[in-house]
Amino acid sequence: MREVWTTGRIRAAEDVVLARTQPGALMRRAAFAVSVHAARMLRERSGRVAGCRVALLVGAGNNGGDALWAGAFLRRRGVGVTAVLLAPDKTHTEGLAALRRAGGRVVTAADVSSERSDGDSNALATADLVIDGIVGLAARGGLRPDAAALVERVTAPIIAVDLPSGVDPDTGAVTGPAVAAAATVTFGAYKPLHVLAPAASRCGEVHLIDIGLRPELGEPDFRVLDPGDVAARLPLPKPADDKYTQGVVGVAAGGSTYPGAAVLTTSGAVLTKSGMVRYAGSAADVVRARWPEVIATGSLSDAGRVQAWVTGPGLGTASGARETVREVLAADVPVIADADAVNLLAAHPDLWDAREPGTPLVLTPHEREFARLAGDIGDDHVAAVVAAAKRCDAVVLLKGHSTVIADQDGRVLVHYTGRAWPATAGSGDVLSGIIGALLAAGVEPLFAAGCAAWLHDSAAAIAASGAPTPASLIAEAIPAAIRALEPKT
Ligand SMILES: NC(=O)C1=CN([C@@H]2O[C@H](COP(=O)(O)OP(=O)(O)OC[C@H]3O[C@@H](n4cnc5c(N)ncnc54)[C@H](O)[C@@H]3O)[C@@H](O)[C@H]2O)[C@@H](O)CC1
Ligand SMILES: Nc1ncnc2c1ncn2[C@@H]1O[C@H](COP(=O)(O)OP(=O)(O)O)[C@@H](O)[C@H]1O
Ligand SMILES: [K+]
Repeated sequence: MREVWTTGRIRAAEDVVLARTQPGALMRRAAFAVSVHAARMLRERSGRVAGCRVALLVGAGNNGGDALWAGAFLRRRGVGVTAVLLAPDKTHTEGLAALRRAGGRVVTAADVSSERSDGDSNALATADLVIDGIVGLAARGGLRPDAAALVERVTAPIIAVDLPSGVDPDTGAVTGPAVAAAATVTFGAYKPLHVLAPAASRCGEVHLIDIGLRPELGEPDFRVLDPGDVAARLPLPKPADDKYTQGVVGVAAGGSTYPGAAVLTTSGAVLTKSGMVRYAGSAADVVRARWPEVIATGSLSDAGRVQAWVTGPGLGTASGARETVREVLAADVPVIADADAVNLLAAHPDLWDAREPGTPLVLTPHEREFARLAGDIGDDHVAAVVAAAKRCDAVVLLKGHSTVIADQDGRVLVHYTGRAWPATAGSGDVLSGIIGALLAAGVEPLFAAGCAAWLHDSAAAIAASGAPTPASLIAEAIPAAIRALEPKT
């Protein structure tokens, strides 16, 4: 499990470690790691390290200090290094001295921005690699105009120190010009921006360097599941199981207007686990035709017992749909409410009264549905989802390029992979079926949602394998996604 801390918590841990280490030791440790990754990138891209040219973009703080020290280390390996100072009067003193001692060149941003074509002003144009030390943990808002103008002139790949400058470290928001890095070297802990869209897609590959903060960090602010976490929670049939004991999934979705939603949601449930899936609704014939193994009935009252209900996709918002959501919420089993079920809950507050207190509920809005349910999402998605989960006394999964999931206790999971194949009509229906299958099997709701987001994205990547894929094929790739995890049977 990858753990993530917000910058305030990281700064507090840094203060403790700084107090017991030699002045500058932490920075040199961080900077050395940057130089190692920079050297590796140079070798990969140009087949050599000595003789390459690196430009450093140096801001006013310690992030610039890291870049300067990294430049000094690279000089020792025969790299030609030029530092471009954005704030010459406030540049990190020891870092600058170290670079000068090592034979690095130093110019100002004004030199580079002028149209001269001497060595100094060409530092960016001739660089094989650029190190972004403009701003780190202290970043607020997009890049300031002078920094943005500098970054605009860069054509070489960029390695970001701690984070790509210009993004918000705690929310991942990108509200103005920002660096897009080929790789990021970060220190002590992953920060929210490394996994939250849109900033995460500007990081490239993120390398975490241990600078001794972990013992001081305490509980993380949120977590990212890895394949092992998902594999450990997947419900696989055991020798003593039969079709009922694994948890029966009920699907109350789709209808005569959207029969496809019924099929896609059911597909997600059928393909995620063994056991049984029931369907209740007016698309019963269509569902039966696609999945003969599903026990399909026309109405909820005939559906039989289930251990979790999935409702919402393609349900519509007419009075019949409202009654379906009401009945499902009253059924005293875990419920996953997606799409129109979210819209109905937002529009008809009385529906919440139908819910059996304490019965797990997972809500899976996209941003527009979230706005109806809980108001404008704002820049801080994690805070908004945590607040909504508390208010709704539910697990809330916000869909998007980063999936943000919170439960009523404030625990948060984030899923980010940098792929966008799931952004296709009906893929959310498949996701809700996967969540339903995991809920019915007894997986804890927060992790049912988290593992489902992971499986869904992995299935989409397998189905797509480099070309767009429709939602039905995402569902069909769920077994391959499970097999790739090699869960223990
Ligand atoms: N505290 C420590 O011991 C360590 C800190 N480290 C480095 O220190 C960094 C934090 O350093 P600082 O707190 O000095 O601050 P930063 O270096 O992050 O910020 C420096 C300055 O950038 C300017 N700035 C803010 N937003 C900007 C924007 N949008 N565009 C352009 N400029 C902007 C501000 O004037 C700010 O004071 C970390 O990110 C990390 O790189 C590492 O050396 C590891 C050790
Ligand atoms: N840009 C994106 N990158 C990655 N995944 C995305 C992106 N946009 C949407 N998704 C995912 O695709 C799915 C879309 O669900 P949803 O919006 O409910 O669509 P539909 O209602 O058509 O099924 C969700 O799992 C969501 O997280
Ligand atoms: K940076």
